[in-house]
Amino acid sequence: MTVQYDLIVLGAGPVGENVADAATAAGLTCVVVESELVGGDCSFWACVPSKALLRPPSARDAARRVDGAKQAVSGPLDVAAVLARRDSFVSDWDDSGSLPWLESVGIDLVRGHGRITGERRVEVTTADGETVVLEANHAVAVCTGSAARVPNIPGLADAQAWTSRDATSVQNVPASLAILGGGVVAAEMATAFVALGSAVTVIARSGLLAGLEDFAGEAVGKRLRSDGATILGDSPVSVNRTGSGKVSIELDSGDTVTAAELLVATGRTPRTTDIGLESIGLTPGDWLSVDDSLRVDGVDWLYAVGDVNSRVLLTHQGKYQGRAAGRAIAARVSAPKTQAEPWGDLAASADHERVPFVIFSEPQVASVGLTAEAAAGAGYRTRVVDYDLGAVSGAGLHADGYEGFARMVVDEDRGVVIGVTFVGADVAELLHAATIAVVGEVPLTRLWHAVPAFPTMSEIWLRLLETYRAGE
Ligand SMILES: Cc1cc2nc3c(=O)[nH]c(=O)nc-3n(C[C@H](O)[C@H](O)[C@H](O)COP(=O)(O)OP(=O)(O)OC[C@H]3O[C@@H](n4cnc5c(N)ncnc54)[C@H](O)[C@@H]3O)c2cc1C
Ligand SMILES: NC(=O)c1ccc[n+]([C@@H]2O[C@H](COP(=O)([O-])OP(=O)(O)OC[C@H]3O[C@@H](n4cnc5c(N)ncnc54)[C@H](O)[C@@H]3O)[C@@H](O)[C@H]2O)c1
Repeated sequence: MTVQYDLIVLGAGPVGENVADAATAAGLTCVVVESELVGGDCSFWACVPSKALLRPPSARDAARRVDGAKQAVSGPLDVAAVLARRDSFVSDWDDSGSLPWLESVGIDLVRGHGRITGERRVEVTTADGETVVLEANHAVAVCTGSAARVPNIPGLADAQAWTSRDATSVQNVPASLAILGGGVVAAEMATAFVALGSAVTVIARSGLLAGLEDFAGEAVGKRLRSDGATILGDSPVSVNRTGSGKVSIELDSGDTVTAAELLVATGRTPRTTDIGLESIGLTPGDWLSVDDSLRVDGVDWLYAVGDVNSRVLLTHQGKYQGRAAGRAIAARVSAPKTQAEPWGDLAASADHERVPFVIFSEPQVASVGLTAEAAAGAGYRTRVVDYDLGAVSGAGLHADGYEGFARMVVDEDRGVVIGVTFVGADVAELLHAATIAVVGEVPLTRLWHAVPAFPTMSEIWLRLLETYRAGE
């Protein structure tokens, strides 16, 4: 039997849920197909459990930075309680809590592995081996996300190395952990496992957090080292799980790192290898290339939203794409030639140069838009304004001896901010003001009148603007 819907969504991660929600709200009938847990990687193996692991040490550190409070938190972390709290945030890897919402908004769910078998057709293989055939009246949205990319290093495939899934779902904290990679997962998981008591070695051939402002990786590296982690700039040559059960990683320097576990944090690969792309002339295993309405290039009924299109590998940005895609699909039901105008409801325009993100390391890194280097590389005529975040009264009150840094990148031709990076304890909540300034293209002359309350860390804005004006 073939079941018909206006829209079929492959993958019920945060992004698939948002595509379906937006399309359903616009009057379409919609089904989501999910092979694992409704809520996706983000809810069960990525954002949520990683932040659940990072929050207890962060809360402890916040108290320890304030005299009078620090005396109250002198003991070690209760690791079992940290893991139990993480377990509660992932509902012990049970997605039944997500189902009432789907039902309440009228989205059907088919559990199983979905594959495209032709134009607007999807076949789902259920856990008991049955096949459900779905046909879309209008569109199919691929929201299958990404998986950890394991590089081709001799011995690595047989070394039972961890990916981020193993790290975020850890039940027994290893005595030692080697981490391959120096990106976001490496920075966050190094922070978490140092706090949980592992001896951590980060093997970061390009340094920590390359591609961000240099002071971000420097500050995170400084803190990790002071907490006992080792950070190496070498490349791995081979990996071997030894007879003792430990993993040894031979480096190009000739040194060898040995640890109880190895976490591979070397980027992501699209989950498109087994979704039937070959049936419609596309290549399995490729990222899906899309326009700003998230429609796949050259296939007018196919959309690819979230990680799988590689535009931005972040939940909030994927959900934003999902809202645009769901609306675009619905709009094209009655008007197939509908264009997605830049900054309109149907386009994910902010994906270009306006993306905010937070790295929940210690210290935190919060950033939006372009770095100074990227802005110059993109041809902007820029002025870079730096300020010591620790010199702001609100920061001093927030924590004794607060150390932090802020950078604002200004497009001199338009007089607007195009990039902001904050590094310091608890800077995450400073970020949205920066995002509004960057996305809203608020002129610096008007931003001057956005008065930050005293004594908050947001006074960093006043200091950045004063510094900018002093250089005029
Ligand atoms: C360790 C880690 C921490 C992270 N932390 C953050 C963070 O703090 N903030 C942030 O913004 N981003 C974070 N990210 C990134 C974030 O997890 C992703 O950007 C987000 O999960 C992408 O959502 P998605 O819906 O595209 O994919 P996913 O969340 O991966 O969901 C895809 C869904 O599709 C399903 N699926 C796949 N193939 C099929 C198929 N053939 N049939 C049926 N179902 C299928 C999968 O089972 C899955 O449920 C983190 C990533 C990692 C690895
Ligand atoms: N807080 C957050 O928002 C958050 C947290 C975690 C992950 N994420 C998302 O997940 C994505 C994936 O994170 P990630 O850290 O896996 O990727 P990444 O792209 O941030 O970093 C990959 C790292 O692996 C290194 N690398 C790649 N190949 C290698 C090899 N063969 N040998 C040695 N090193 C190698 C790179 O030099 C780099 O340091 C990020 O792009 C980010 O968008 C977001």
